[in-house]
Amino acid sequence: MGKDQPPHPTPHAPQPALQLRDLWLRLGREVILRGVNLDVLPGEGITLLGENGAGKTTLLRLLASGLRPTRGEGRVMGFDLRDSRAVRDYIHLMPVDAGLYPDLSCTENLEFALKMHAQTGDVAAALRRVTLEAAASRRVRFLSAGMRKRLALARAHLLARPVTLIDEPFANLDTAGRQLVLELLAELRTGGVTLLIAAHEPELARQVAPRALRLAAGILHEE
Ligand SMILES: Nc1ncnc2c1ncn2[C@@H]1O[C@H](COP(=O)(O)OP(=O)(O)OP(=O)(O)O)[C@@H](O)[C@H]1O
Repeated sequence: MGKDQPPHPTPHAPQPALQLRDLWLRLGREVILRGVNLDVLPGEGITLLGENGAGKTTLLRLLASGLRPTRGEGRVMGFDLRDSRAVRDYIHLMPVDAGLYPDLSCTENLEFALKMHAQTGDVAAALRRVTLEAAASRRVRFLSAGMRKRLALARAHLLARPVTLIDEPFANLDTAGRQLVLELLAELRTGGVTLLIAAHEPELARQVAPRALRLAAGILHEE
């Protein structure tokens, strides 16, 4: 291991799943995060609340190593946030727009996600679980917004990365779809996944991610 690399976590030294220390983030002229501190234990479920524009999506992107902090420190499963390669081995971010490949079919999207993480899984069963079996070979660009959300959830559930970040899981879903989200996310937690959900529906999100945090004016508070 090179001397500039962060130490590998070992079974004898358990790491917090997520840790932020005095983390600041500026995007353009705007300061979005102002000294955020966070400690999340492995397997914990966190609901992230905040008004439109509060910075929830930005914080999720930063944790997924898609944005670099302006100042401060952050670790995911013991790895420095700036070490995006290592962080991405542990994390999955389901973005608000589902983040799917529009010209691939539902099946191909799930197969591709498994391949990217060198994982195997039952794609047909995953599609059945979110009632998309009839659309398995349909290209994502021809799916409704709710169907895309279901497909993205199937992907997050299939991958079950140790840290799973989900941006607005309940948006665009009907009542049955929202119930399905709760079931799939609860199963992830039961399997030991650390879950962070950004949502505008605290009463729903807290059923599977009971610890609530609120982002306001760039600062993260316990609810
Ligand atoms: N690439 C960017 N460059 C500059 N500013 C950005 C960029 N991305 C987001 N922002 C700004 O960051 C702030 C936080 O946006 P963000 O999307 O994180 O909020 P949010 O809490 O997820 O909101 P919502 O509930 O509406 O989804 C907003 O003021 C937004 O304009």
